[in-house]
Amino acid sequence: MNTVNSKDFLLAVEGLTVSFDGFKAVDDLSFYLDPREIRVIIGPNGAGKTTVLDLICGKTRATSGSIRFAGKELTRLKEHQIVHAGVGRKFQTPSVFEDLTVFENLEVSYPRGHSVMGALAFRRDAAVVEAVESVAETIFLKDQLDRPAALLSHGQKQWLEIGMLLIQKPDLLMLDEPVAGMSVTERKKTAELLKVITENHTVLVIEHDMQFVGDIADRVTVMHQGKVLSEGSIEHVKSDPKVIEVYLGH
Ligand SMILES: Nc1ncnc2c1ncn2[C@@H]1O[C@H](COP(=O)(O)OP(=O)(O)OP(=O)(O)O)[C@@H](O)[C@H]1O
Repeated sequence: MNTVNSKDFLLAVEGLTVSFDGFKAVDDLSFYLDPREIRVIIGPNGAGKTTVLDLICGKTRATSGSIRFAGKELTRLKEHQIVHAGVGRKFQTPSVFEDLTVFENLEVSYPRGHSVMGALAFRRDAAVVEAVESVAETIFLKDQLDRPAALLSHGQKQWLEIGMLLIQKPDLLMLDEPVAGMSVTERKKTAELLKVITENHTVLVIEHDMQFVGDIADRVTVMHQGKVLSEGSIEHVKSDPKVIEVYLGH
């Protein structure tokens, strides 16, 4: 993995465009992430937020533009190569393995090489147990390790899925509406969790809950019709008349 100079951006998105049958869901978009910042993308429904995450993780191919991550051009890579380069993505709906315990969910996510031999040779060794326990503590599930995931609350499942990403040690974590459906207490704990995560990772979040955005964001990028409408601190974007007109005023 490339080392990032502290002056460099971890992620540089430039002129990114994707057309679906002539409709530009993302239109000449540029934004830059510093290492270990939490950036939140907000904007009205259909603004192109989820499509941006799809483009970064390789699920959707860009029509034009560039996505440079830690020195690599991601637009040319396949999804698994992007994961390997250090980009982790969590979708909106939790996709944990319901029949497995919390421990087992984290264990199966532990990176152990990509070869079949690597997978077969896998044993539950001390390094895995240590990694699972450390991540479980971070995601508030240390005392739930033996519970089947099916018995967790919705919020705990969301944390477990974040843990399943963390155990792979990505440099960039992308989270799509991580607090949707969570209680107020769970939202507060998720904000704490994200602050801890950014001690070692950069985080890109899509979120609608402005209270939560204010709690976590270093900077906010507001999207509208596939473009950046406004960008800056939460105070800056909240008082921007353009943002009030198309998003916050509704
Ligand atoms: N694969 C696709 N094919 C055609 N159109 C698409 C595709 N993916 C997204 N779109 C369109 O692109 C636009 C942007 O969608 P996107 O889901 O990125 O918006 P969003 O900002 O995430 O919205 P929301 O807040 O509702 O999730 C929408 O009009 C959507 O219908």
